[in-house]
Amino acid sequence: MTQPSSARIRCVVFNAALGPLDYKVPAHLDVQPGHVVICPLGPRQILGVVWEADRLPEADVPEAKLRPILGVLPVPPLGAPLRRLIEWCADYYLAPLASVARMALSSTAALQGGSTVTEYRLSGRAPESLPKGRLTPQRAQAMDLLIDQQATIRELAEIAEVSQAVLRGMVTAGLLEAVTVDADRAYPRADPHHAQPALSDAQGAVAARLVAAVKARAFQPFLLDGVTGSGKTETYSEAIAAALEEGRQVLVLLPEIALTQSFLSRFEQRFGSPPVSWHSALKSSERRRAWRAVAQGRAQVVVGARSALFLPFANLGLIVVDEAHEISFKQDDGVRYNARDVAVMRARFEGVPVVLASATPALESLQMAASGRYERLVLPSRFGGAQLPTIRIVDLREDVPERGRWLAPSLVEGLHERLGRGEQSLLFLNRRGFAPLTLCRTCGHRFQCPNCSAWLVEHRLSHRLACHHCGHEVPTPNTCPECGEPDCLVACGPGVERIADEVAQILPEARVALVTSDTLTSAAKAAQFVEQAENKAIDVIVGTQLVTKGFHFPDLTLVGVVDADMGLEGGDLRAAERTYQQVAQVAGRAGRGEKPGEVLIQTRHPEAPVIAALASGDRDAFYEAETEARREAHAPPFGRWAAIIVSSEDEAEARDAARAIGGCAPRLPDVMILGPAPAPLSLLRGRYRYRLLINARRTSEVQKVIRGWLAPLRFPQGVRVAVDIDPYSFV
Ligand SMILES: Nc1ncnc2c1ncn2[C@@H]1O[C@H](COP(=O)(O)OP(=O)(O)OP(=O)(O)O)[C@@H](O)[C@H]1O
Ligand SMILES: [Zn+2]
Repeated sequence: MTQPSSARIRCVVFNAALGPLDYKVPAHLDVQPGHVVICPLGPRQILGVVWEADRLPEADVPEAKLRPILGVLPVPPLGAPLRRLIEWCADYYLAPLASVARMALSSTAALQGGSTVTEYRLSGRAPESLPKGRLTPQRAQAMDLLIDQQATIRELAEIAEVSQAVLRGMVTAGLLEAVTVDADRAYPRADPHHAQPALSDAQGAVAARLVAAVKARAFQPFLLDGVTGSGKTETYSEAIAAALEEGRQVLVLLPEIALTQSFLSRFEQRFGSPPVSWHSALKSSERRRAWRAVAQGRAQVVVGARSALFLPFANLGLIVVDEAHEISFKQDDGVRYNARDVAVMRARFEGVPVVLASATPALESLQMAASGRYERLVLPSRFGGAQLPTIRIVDLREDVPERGRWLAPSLVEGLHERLGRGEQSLLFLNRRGFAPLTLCRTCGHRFQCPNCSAWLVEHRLSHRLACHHCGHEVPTPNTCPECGEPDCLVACGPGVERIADEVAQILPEARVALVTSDTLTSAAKAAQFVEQAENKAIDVIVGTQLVTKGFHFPDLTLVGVVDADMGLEGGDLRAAERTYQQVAQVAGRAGRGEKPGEVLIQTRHPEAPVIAALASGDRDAFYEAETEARREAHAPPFGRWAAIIVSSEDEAEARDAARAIGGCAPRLPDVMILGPAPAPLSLLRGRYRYRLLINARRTSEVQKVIRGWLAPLRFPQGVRVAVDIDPYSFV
């Protein structure tokens, strides 16, 4: 008998340079779209996902030349809604289908089948008991750094900062022991009724609407627009409870791992057990366990970073995007997508509601609500009668800080008062390190990154100068590398470390906590900070944007914004909006308990519209003015932006490629093309960068235009051309 023609399948294989490939299915295998299969490719093997053939371009290989697939991996097939999402992302963000599909198969361990994983930990045997007795320095270091750790050899090697070979040697020597872990052990069940709070009337009304949408099992986007401290979490938790009761899964996206910790404990209080978390710092066994539990429908609620959007949920019933305005939902390398927008698309393909929660929604989201495409739900006041804080502008031109200091006398007085009353204060400055620029007093030499067009930032705690773009670091020198003069380096401008120093001088008795991504480096440290702040073991918090959102400390009554003008400098499209959001969010940390809060905003431009709007609390007026400005500029959401970034290690090569692209730019009435020009960050990680900006009318098919424009062009090997649709970063 001849094989039926259905035995021919089309696969998206995991090589971004290859298009879809056709294979045949051996008679003993049953293969459906979504199955992950092993495909032969020349002498090698490659993974692929089986796709509906008619949705992909033809691969015209004659039947007789087809090679059979080698096997089907023991995981459930990727569902049709996820396949449609992958197609949509590839199409919208101009990314190879293979690159997007790969994001859905983000745990290689999960694909392997088998039910156990081998991990290693210190065996507890003392090295002296071993035949050879003494430890090499590397083994000694591993013995130190691996206390209380258990993971694969590869992960332990990273933690211990030694090679895998060293650790394998330690296994043989009996210093490390193998532990067999059940890879699919169940997660504790969440109980929708565990500790259901009594909701306020406003919360109740919003929750009822969300619960109804969950039960309706249909696509419905919501904008949950509630002031800081209004209890958005409590409210959408009712929708989560409803989904759990219906036996369906929930995905909650958070913008930062640092926020996850406090979310996990709140969730546990509400539902009796923690949700499943998903982020880049998970161990491979944890990833595997989570991925499989999601795919098999056993994971009830997943809280994660943006990559969780591509998990293969078996039975999704609800998506929540908390702090939905956050720009960290935008991914700026690899597949450049916006997780907020992709979340809405996933909900659409899955046919479920999606909740975008924020106290300071993005203008794009407000506009979607205004046009009726999103349903807007409002929580207008804080929970439990707490008042929004009063806001005062500190004009730095009149209320001048002492020489060499950054805090104005009125803010200093506020800090004194709070400390006297046993209340907490928070100082916000969105700049890590001690000082953003270091120069030599004698010769004027400025410390610059060798790989990037950026200054090195001094980190005094770690005695280093660091580039915040590429991670390049050098120990802070004692002498100027240019003129050789000793002790001549001057720190210019403030970072949070410098503000913390200043607080220590002003209030020597205060307990100061520095909160940045340099200090909250792990979930444990984040948890420790939250605990200390809650137990009032901290008087003054000095932090970057990491402390602006999510935290709830009832005794925090003063917030000082050290430099409200910083975000407005160099102003891109969203500078004013971003400043508004950051300041409003950090202001929202004040007075969340019974005691009223006060916010002092330091500025040199009290007349700037965004500062005036913050002072008067007139959010609507601010958004209206911004909306009009965007409309005039044909900026999102009224027009579209896209960027083409051309880079190479060779400057001339990058420039020539950018010019070649510019030279064949399409001329269309509804598309305007700017550039090419050197990017503001013209050197990044050793690559020279040029960019073109595309501003298009809402109605134009900008992706199609760019695709047609770039497709015929060929560039030298070293040139990279990246397209950023709806860019957030203009550097
Ligand atoms: N119905 C309720 N019953 C008891 N406590 C509540 C209720 N609603 C809110 N709260 C409490 O009020 C505080 C503020 O709520 P929550 O943190 O959810 O606000 P939010 O809207 O997410 O604020 P933000 O946007 O500032 O993060 C929390 O401590 C929360 O536990
Ligand atoms: Zn750099």
